[in-house]
Amino acid sequence: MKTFDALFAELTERAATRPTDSGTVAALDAGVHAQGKKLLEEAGEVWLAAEHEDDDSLALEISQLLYRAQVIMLGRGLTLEQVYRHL
Ligand SMILES: N=c1c2ncn([C@@H]3O[C@H](COP(=O)(O)OP(=O)(O)OP(=O)(O)O)[C@@H](O)[C@H]3O)c2ncn1[C@@H]1O[C@H](COP(=O)(O)O)[C@@H](O)[C@H]1O
Repeated sequence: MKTFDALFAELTERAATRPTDSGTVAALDAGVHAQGKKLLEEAGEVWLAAEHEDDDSLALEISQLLYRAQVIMLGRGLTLEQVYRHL
């Protein structure tokens, strides 16, 4: 099962090697404004799923929110350690 750290390593590799079929590369190239809109969209979907949907649907939306947060981190060049030290 993929963890938050493993996904971050995978996305870091995508950003470095820039495969043409990578949605992450496209999201990074789209810039912080587009990345932020996606993050907010996913946050809203998490809220709605928490109110109205089943556990698996909620888990899916949360996974997408975590992915979008990682895209923002990568776009800014943040490391996991910079975030984790605030936990
Ligand atoms: N975990 C994710 C992930 N979560 C969400 N998403 C993206 O977010 C989309 C879902 O968001 P929405 O609900 O907004 O759906 P949508 O509006 O139809 O999507 P888009 O039009 O924005 O593509 C998915 O279609 C993906 O594009 C993700 N894209 C990639 N990953 C993982 O990231 C890794 C690298 O992916 P690539 O960069 O694409 O190779 C792989 O392991 C993937 O599993």
